[in-house]
Formats: sequence, C-alpha cells, structure tokens
Amino acid sequence: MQVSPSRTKLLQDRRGFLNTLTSCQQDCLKTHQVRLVSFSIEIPTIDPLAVLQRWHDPKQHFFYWEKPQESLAMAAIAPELLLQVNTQRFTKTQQFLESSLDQAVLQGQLDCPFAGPHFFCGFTFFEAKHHHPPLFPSGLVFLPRWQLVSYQGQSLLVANFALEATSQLDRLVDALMQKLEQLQTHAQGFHIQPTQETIPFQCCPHTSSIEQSIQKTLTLIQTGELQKLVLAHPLDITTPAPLALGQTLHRLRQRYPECCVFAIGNGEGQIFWGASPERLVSLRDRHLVTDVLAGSAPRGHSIIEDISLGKKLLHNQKDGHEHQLVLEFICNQLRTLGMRPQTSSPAHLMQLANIQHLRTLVSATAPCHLQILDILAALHPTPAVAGTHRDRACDYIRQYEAFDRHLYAAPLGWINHRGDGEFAVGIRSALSDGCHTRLYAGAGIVAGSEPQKELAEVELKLRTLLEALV
Ligand SMILES: C=C(O[C@H]1C=CC=C(C(=O)O)[C@@H]1O)C(=O)O
Repeated sequence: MQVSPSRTKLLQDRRGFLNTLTSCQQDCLKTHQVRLVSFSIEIPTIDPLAVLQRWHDPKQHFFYWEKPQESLAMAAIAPELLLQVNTQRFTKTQQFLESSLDQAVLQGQLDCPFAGPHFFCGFTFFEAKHHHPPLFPSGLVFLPRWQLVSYQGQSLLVANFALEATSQLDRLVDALMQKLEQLQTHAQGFHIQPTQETIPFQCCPHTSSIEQSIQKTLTLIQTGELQKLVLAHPLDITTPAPLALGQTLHRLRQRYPECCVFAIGNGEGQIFWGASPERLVSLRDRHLVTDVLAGSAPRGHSIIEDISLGKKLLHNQKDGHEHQLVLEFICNQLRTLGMRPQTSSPAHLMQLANIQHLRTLVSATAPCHLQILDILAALHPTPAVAGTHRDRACDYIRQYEAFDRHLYAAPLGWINHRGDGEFAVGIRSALSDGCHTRLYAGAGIVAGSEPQKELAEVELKLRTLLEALV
C-alpha cells in the first residue's frame, strides 16, 4: 500500500487527480493488474443519510451505518469492488480485502478519522451450503466508489477507483469533480424531511406458532439437551407505498441514539435495515471490545416503575443465567484465540426507548496475527442470538423456525485498510422489498422462561421497527 497524506487542498484540482490516476494506470499497463486509488477529501459538513437518499440508485448495492451517540455516520454508495460468496465466506473475504489493498495508492487527508478505503460487509446468519440464488449471499462485501463520512462535525468524501489499463481517466475525474461540486455547493440542500405520519400497514399472520416452539424448547432444556435457545419470530406486513428508507432510518436514529442504525441494499430492490443495540466486535489499534447483551425487560411508564423494572432485571435469576451463558461463551472464544478478556462486571442496564437489557462489556488486546474476521468467525453466532450448546442450538433453530433468517442476527459492519473495523449483530431488523416488509425479533429461552413473557418481549422488540416505518 502506498500512502501519501496531504494536508493541503492540492488534490482538489482536476489536474492533481488526473496526474495520480495517470501514473497508477501506467503501472496497470505494466503489471496487467487492477490498482486501487483512494482519495480522502475533507468536505463541508453533510448528513450522509441525506446524501445516500439523493445519490443512491436502487439497482446498486449500498450500505449505511450510523452511531448517533458517537456522532458517526457513514454511507457507502455504488460498489467499486464487489465480492459475493457463499462458502468459506470469512476466509474469502479476508483474501478479497488483501488482494484489493495490495499495491493500493492512498492519497489525501488520511489523518482524518474514517479516511481511507473501507469495506462494507453483510453476512447471513447461516452460511449457505448450496448455491441457490438467495436474496443476500452468505457474504456480501464491497468497497464503494463513494464513501461519505460525518464524524463529530467533520465530513469527508472517500472516492475509490479500481483502475484498469482501459479505464477512461477523464470520465473518472469528471465524476469526482461533479460529486465534489455537489457536496461543496449544494450540500446544505440535502436533508431528510422528517414526517410525523404513522403509516397504515396490514399484518399477514404467520402460520408457525412460537408458543409451541417455546414449550418444546423448555422440554429440551429440562432434559439437558440444551441450556438456551434463541427463537425468532417474523412479522410480515404490507404498506401502501414502498419503504421510505431515509425517513425510516432518520426516525430510528432519533429514537435509538444508543444503537447502531444500519441498512444494506442488495442492488435488486431488497433492503435489510434496523437499529441494533448489540456490538459483535469492534477493533481499533488492536483494542477489541464486544458486548454481552442478553436479558430484557420493558421500560416503565413512570420513573418509579422504570427503576423497579430495571432493579428486577438486574437481580432476576433467569435473566442473570441467560446473560451468564453468553458471557462465558464470548470469554471462552476469546481465550481460545489467545486473548485475555477483561469484563466490566457486574452486568449493567442498557436502556433504550422501549426496552432495557443486561449488558456487560468485554475488552481485550488482540494479537497482531489476528484479523477482525478471525474474531468474527469465532464469535458468530453467540448464545445471545443462537443458544447453548451452539451447534445443537443452530440445529433446533433450523428445525423450529419455518423461515429463513437471512441477515437477521448476523454480523454486519465495516473493515478499513488498517484492519480496524466494527460489526453489529443484525437484530431489531427488517427486510423490505418494495411494499413488503418482514420484521424479525427473537427472545432467549432458558430454564424458568415463561412463554407469555417471551412473547410479550418479542412484541416489544417488533414495535421498535413498526413505529419507525415510513
Ligand atoms: C435476539 C434478539 O435479542 C437478543 C439481544 C438482547 C436480548 C435478548 C434477550 O433478552 O432475549 C436477545 O438475546 C432480538 O432482538 O431479536
């Protein structure tokens, strides 16, 4: 990788871009290889969600990631390099990243946070065994042509070009100049028009009975076959108009600022979106953090009720056990990878607008040879979304859930050129296709679970999404 940071605005003239691209193309001619050129350019403050709404073409893949509490938003528009895999997805993704970055030329304001090329990834819950055409492949990874970032008041455009010997450089520079011009002179005009309207929708009842599955699960737990199983429930709805993605995500970011608001589009009209409270893993300069999130209760209608529900959750034996199983699993997996996990014990409350959870933060220093994808492969799926023992739990999920999880409860996130990255667990999520949306929510069943309470928990989680729909 060739890195040439520049603090000046020299890059922003047409000739500067063209010179860089021309010299890289000469290398392509010699080596007969694709060469990645990435420009990171500071721009006036923008809302990446509003730019996504303007620039996104439904026929192209896109990705959106926002963590309102960290004042971070990233939009990835138009794939420049794309990988779609089914088997050996994490290994193939790592190879794809390495080969794409080999010989890459990075220029511009690289000392800005979130500068440089970022790869955006969505994985399905289960790896597909067969090559049938799914809505989303087991692994969808892409480097966008346009990456828009807003972080703590600073905004950035990262423009990525995968150059070939035949690339028409003039056209590439024209496209870049046009985008910069739009961002520099019209960005204030890009904003999300919030709406107060609630959208009428029709529910299509699902035939599978979650109550029956919960009863069967409790029997399996009694016999010692399982300790925990996370069963999910889909809710299918139809709306009078296709999903208004920008407004829906805007509602989510306002109502759930502690969550990671996300969306990923497969370029064929299907969009997976949501607001996840659960981080699977973040890795920055070898510092790893992962969330243990399991055990739930509603928020109270009054402060007194809220405090009482929170206290009950903190001391409830069943929820404590459900949480402990996830904590033990995560710490064991990290130890197996050669790390020494530290926990923020005891579990504390993570309070969202309509629900609260037990949360423990686990941190560790990752050894240099480990990539974030190695950690992902070891952690996914945790017992927060599958169960214990994991393999048996996955078999029962396949047996009891009469629908495909697709990207629900699966890793979704980004990795940059330094190997840093972050993945959320795709819960509190939905899959939309025009006027049809399937919402997903699940609950962990352990000894002592009561079917009615678990059902109420699933309904509460589904409400997160129903209230956001526009
Ligand atoms: C599986 C989901 O939530 C998980 C995360 C937090 C709390 C959970 C629980 O209390 O059951 C679940 O383990 C979901 O929201 O679909």
